[in-house]
Amino acid sequence: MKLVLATSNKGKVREIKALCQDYEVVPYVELMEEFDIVEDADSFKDNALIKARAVYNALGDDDVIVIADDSGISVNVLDGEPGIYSARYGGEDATDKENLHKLIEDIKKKGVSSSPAHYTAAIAIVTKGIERTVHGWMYGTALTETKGEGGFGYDPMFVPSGYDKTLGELSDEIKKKLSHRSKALSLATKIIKTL
Ligand SMILES: O=c1[nH]c(=O)c2ncn([C@@H]3O[C@H](COP(=O)(O)OP(=O)(O)OP(=O)(O)O)[C@@H](O)[C@H]3O)c2[nH]1
Ligand SMILES: [Mg+2]
Repeated sequence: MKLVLATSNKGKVREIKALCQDYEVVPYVELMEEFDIVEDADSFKDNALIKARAVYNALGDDDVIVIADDSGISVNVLDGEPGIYSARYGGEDATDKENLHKLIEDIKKKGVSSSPAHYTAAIAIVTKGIERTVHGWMYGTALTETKGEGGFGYDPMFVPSGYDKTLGELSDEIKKKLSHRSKALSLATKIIKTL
């Protein structure tokens, strides 16, 4: 079965392909020109739905199944920031590196060298007459330094609970077992099987 992925984030595409090997996962940018989607809702869930609906409507093919991922990191010492604003924490067009360094500086400003934190992923599934959403979480610690080059985004500063290395240092296989995205996707595939 073909799943169209409503994302232009290459890190997500790589992870979702690895997590959904029973499906043909096609990023929508391989089917049409990339377009801007305004993610202006106030929750991961509603932003995921905005993205999945936008791509479903743009494709104009009733039978296609579109999935979208809206995700981010929430840091306790920052009262849950950046949360749904994780992709633009360092500014509207900030790179992953700029976002990560702003987060490190903001945690340092609180006078601590680390903080409990968690990632959230909301996955939306949209197809003919059906809209569903599921969530997954990964808890751990946000550091004020980076270690390793693996993963993407904030991974080099995030140590998952039960580990003493960052996701930048841990293998893709370990992230696959632990991640917010893998937990949400395992719920999503249960729903997709019933469609
Ligand atoms: O280190 C990370 N490991 C992860 O596993 C992860 N999951 C999400 N994020 C960060 O959260 C924001 C998502 O924002 P987001 O859902 O709007 O996605 P995006 O704008 O990059 O692409 P799109 O899917 O919207 O096209 C971005 O800053 C990501 O770096 C992660 N960072
Ligand atoms: Mg986005």
